[in-house]
Order: sequence, then C-alpha cells, then structure tokens
Amino acid sequence: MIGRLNHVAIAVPDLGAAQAQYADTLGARVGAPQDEPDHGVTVVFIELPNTKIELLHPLGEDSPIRGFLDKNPSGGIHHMCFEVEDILAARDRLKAEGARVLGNGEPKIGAHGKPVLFLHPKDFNGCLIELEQV
Ligand SMILES: C[C@@H](C(=O)O)C(=O)SCCNC(=O)CCNC(=O)[C@H](O)C(C)(C)COP(=O)(O)OP(=O)(O)OC[C@H]1O[C@@H](n2cnc3c(N)ncnc32)[C@H](O)[C@@H]1OP(=O)(O)O
Ligand SMILES: [Co+2]
Repeated sequence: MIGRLNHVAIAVPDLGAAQAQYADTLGARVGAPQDEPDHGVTVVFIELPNTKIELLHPLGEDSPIRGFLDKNPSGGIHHMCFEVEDILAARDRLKAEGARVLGNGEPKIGAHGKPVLFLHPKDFNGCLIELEQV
C-alpha cells in the first residue's frame, strides 16, 4: 500500500541555522521557508535526488511539534512521509487494523497541496508516520 518515501522531517530549534547548514555545509538544494498555519509549523524543503528533507519549526501557540522540541531541544527526526494512491482507502484499512489516525481522522491539505494524514507514533515502533496522497 505505501509507496515512495516522500520526505523525512526534522524538527529544528533554529530554522535559519538549519537551512544554512544544509545549503552551505551539506551543499544541498534548499527551498524558502513556507508557513503552514493549518499545521502549526513553518517548513523548509530540501530537495535530494531520491527524496526530500522537511525542516520543521513551530508556528503559533498550539504547534503539534512544540512538545517534541521541548523534549528534544537540539532537534530530532520527527516523522517520515510515505506516498499512497488513495488516502481514504489507506486510512480505512489502517483503522481496521487498529492504528490510531491523528486529528479528526479527515485528511488535511499538506505542504505540497495534497491530502495528508498522520498515524500515532506509539502504533508504529515510535515513529510518527505521515501519509500523502499523490
Ligand atoms: C506540513 C505537513 C506536511 O509535510 O505536509 C507536516 O508534516 S506537519 C508536521 C506537524 N504535524 C504533526 O505532527 C501532526 C500529527 N502530530 C500530532 O498530532 C502530535 O505531534 C502527536 C504525535 C500526537 C504528539 O503530540 P504531543 O507531543 O503533544 O503528545 P504527547 O506528549 O502526549 O506524546 C505522546 C507520546 O508520543 C511521543 N511523541 C511525540 N511526538 C513524537 C514523534 N514525532 N515521534 C515519535 N514519538 C513522538 C512522546 O514522546 C510521547 O511519548 P512518551 O509518552 O513515551 O513520552
Ligand atoms: Co511532513
């Protein structure tokens, strides 16, 4: 059911510093910061030949990554995003398997303008999973 690895997300305490590190130290192709108010984050995408890295920084008072950064003040890998062809079919299959779909269970539009859903990290070996319909 899951397809390509769309991105690996890293929560970072200083977005400008992380952006500069990927651009200058690692020599990567780094995009511009993008506010995602519906998701409570500002994101920067880094284009790699085979996938993307998403740098995440909290946006607003109720950011879902605030607790993670409080626990990991120097940052850390936050989630992996897998592509699916049919996100509602994927959601229903996962729910039937007992996985917890986060939020209200309905897809939101993600940073690429496509529907996304998140699955509880405790149901997947401590790894928060994002699904994106492509
Ligand atoms: C723009 C979009 C896109 O790409 O298109 C995005 O990616 S938006 C990316 C940001 N959006 C999201 O992440 C939306 C989905 N996430 C959420 O709803 C939340 O972040 C949760 C995953 C429910 C966690 O929320 P919160 O940290 O407030 O809850 P909590 O403190 O009760 O955490 C429950 C347990 O999960 C652990 N936990 C929390 N975040 C985790 C993570 N990212 N990876 C692995 N474990 C994690 C905590 O340490 C804790 O474990 P212990 O109990 O063992 O201490
Ligand atoms: Co993401």
